[in-house]
Amino acid sequence: MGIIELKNIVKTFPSEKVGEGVHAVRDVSLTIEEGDIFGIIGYSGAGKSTLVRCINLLEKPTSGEVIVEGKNITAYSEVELRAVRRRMGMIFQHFNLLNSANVFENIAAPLKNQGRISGKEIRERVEEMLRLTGLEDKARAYPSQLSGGQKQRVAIARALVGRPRILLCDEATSALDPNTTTQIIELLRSLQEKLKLTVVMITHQMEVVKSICNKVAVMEEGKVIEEGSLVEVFSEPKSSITKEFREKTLYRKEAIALAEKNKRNLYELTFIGEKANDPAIMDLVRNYPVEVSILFGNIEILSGVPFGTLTIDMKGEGKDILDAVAYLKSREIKVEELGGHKIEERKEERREEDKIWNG
Ligand SMILES: Nc1ncnc2c1ncn2[C@@H]1O[C@H](COP(=O)(O)OP(=O)(O)OP(=O)(O)O)[C@@H](O)[C@H]1O
Repeated sequence: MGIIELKNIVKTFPSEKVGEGVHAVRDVSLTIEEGDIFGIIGYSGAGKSTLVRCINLLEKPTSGEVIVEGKNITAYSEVELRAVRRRMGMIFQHFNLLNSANVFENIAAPLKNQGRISGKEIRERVEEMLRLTGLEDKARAYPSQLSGGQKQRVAIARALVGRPRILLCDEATSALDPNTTTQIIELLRSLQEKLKLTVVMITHQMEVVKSICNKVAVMEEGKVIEEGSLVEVFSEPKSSITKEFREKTLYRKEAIALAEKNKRNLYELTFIGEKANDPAIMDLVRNYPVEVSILFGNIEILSGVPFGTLTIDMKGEGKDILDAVAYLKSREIKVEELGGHKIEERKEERREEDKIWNG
């Protein structure tokens, strides 16, 4: 059982313009396991924020169940929910800090609101959070004196000072520049490890998902349309947002255009895990009468798993190229044609060649 289970969540907002209302979330079921850094990605308006706000019941689902740490919290009263929310910190795109309070006071606020915690303990816990988020020298500063990255650090410290088990992040890096985004991601990753957190991250930034998440769900029009480990989703992208990630390299686009123009045989090979270190191309040219030029290669580590792509140009007889592709597939390498001379045409050629060879 996951630490968070969403079962058939539907959220419809009443609307004067749209008679039946706005269907923000349509029948979403997800299981988030303890220790996951779970990314929920999608374009603006896909329903991500609404879905994450259903996890801590800031938004009440129209129907469906929210189960957190084994308890069905869907019908909890506000008082009961307050206790649950203490176990779930949340951070936002625009930080939501109290401008009239300094950093120390901002971080201390949730503990003060709880009551029953001594001044000494509050001080110790806030100091611990200041240290963990690298803000020791900013305790007396006010939000207006901080950069965006520092403000988000304060928000993270405030979200975690109550020692929750779950951290919900709603576009936490969307208002930050790329360098600061990297630093905040690094901080979240180290805090997740040190504090044994489960993190749910909503974002429209693929780079964020790629650099920190171990699992990902893709949302479109209120539905989850793809879900799985990072490697599963990126090795066989289905939705436009995950395909975009694969198309992003400018070089690849140019290579496709060139292949189409010149009817060349370009193939993109994807190597996952140990296969990334396989000498498959060497074996290919040794065993098949094809010429291979490597046009582009890239290797990344996605949640600890090597994920390599190689764009190659293959020259040779139609039959030999088909055999070479079959060979690569037999080595558990994913092979995708990038425009140009299509497999179907090659099959036709092969039939013609077979006729010639076999009479
Ligand atoms: N309180 C609300 N009242 C009415 N409609 C809402 C409300 N909140 C969200 N919506 C609508 O629900 C849909 C999903 O919005 P949501 O904010 O969840 O999407 P999102 O994927 O998080 O996008 P964004 O990143 O732009 O916030 C949108 O059509 C939005 O206009």
